[in-house]
Amino acid sequence: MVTVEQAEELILNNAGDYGAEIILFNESLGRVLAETIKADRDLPPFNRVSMDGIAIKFADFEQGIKTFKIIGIQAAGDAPVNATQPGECVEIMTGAALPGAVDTVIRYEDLEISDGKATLQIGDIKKGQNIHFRGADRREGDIVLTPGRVITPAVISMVASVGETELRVKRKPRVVIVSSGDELVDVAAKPSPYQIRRSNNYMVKAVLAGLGIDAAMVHIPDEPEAIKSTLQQCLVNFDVLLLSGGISMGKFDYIPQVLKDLQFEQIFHKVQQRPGKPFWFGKHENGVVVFAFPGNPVATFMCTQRYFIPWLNKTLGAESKPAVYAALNEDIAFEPALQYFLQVKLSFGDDGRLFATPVEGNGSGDFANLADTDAFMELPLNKNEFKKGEVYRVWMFNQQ
Ligand SMILES: Nc1nc2c(c(=O)[nH]1)N[C@H]1C(S)=C(S)[C@@H](COP(=O)(O)OP(=O)(O)OC[C@H]3O[C@@H](n4cnc5c(N)ncnc54)[C@H](O)[C@@H]3O)O[C@H]1N2
Ligand code: MOO
Repeated sequence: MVTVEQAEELILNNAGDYGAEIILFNESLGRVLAETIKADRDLPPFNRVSMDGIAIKFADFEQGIKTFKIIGIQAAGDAPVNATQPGECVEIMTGAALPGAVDTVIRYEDLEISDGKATLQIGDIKKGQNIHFRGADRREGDIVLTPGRVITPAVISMVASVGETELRVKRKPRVVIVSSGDELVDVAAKPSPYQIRRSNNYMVKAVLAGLGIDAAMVHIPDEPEAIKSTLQQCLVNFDVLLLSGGISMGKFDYIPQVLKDLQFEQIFHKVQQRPGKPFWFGKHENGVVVFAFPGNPVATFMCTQRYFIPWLNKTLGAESKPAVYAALNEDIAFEPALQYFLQVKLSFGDDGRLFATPVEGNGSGDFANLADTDAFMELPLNKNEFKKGEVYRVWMFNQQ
């Protein structure tokens, strides 16, 4: 049996690399950038007017001129309308390129305009005000995005503004979610009194959908030959197998043996944790990675969050996000020598601190409790008593 830290390290050491592909920039949300993007021109590319009003020469103002003759009007996108003579101004709109002769912009709110003249209503004017200067944000040739950036709406806007219509992004692994167990029926079916509906696989599929992965799903009966032939097929068609169930001590828990028969290398079986102790992880010589999660719904879910998502982030080379910590809101005792992943509800205190209130359900079969919680709090292995106010790492979910 390995510890949580050892399991994490072994999993991350087996991160994959599925190469890169070129896609349309506006279909890249959530993907991981696999190239460097540079500014193709200065940002902004010209001295950009940032308020609607008039543009003047500051020297005129310094010489006491308060009323300016409007010699033209310039919209955003227009070629500059120059006001070269003393006392002249140009009416100018936000987004316009400031003409060369003028250097200061006064807002309409600070003017009175009549008979083709604009008169200042304020006395406090600074040279260069209301102008977003060329190159103030980035210079032509500057690196604006580096590989590993997760593509967010703001990144898409950056990419659009530098004229990149296509992006090179990391290719995602092909994932199949495999559920097993003869007690499990389809969602639409009517279960017998001793059966239940399949739900873990839909839960994992939803987690993956949130990560931009459209996983396939298969269900296998508790029958070694059927398990073997299905997994053999999966081995050909997928990069990652996410299994749920059939890996513990039960008479019908055939999966570890079948994986062995199919020449998968067992990297570990069993982690010193609750939930999720029977977790099996391994790899085939052809590179296919298997996460065989314990079937209890909370165990499958916790292992997906705690192990699969970090594996995926490392595989895609995604920049790491800061870990989140919260303060326990109640005392908790946990006796077994296992690392406990406590289900908690998160809230913010008046001072902005994050608090975690335990919502202990009926163990790892209680998926109803999961819907009412926000995170797993990872309590350290070397303690049994956890006091209100102590701060521990949380793994958040249910954030949408
Ligand atoms: N003698 C022992 N028994 C068990 C141990 C142990 O150490 N010694 N570990 C327990 C723990 S902890 C867990 S977790 C489970 C894991 O067992 P399996 O991975 O073999 O899972 P199953 O037995 O197939 O299923 C467990 C439970 O979850 C339900 N399940 C499974 N798949 C789904 C699904 N897709 N959707 C909804 N529910 C699912 C299944 O019906 C069972 O109720 O073993 C303990 N036993
Ligand atoms: O892993 Mo089991 O989830 O402790 O029930």
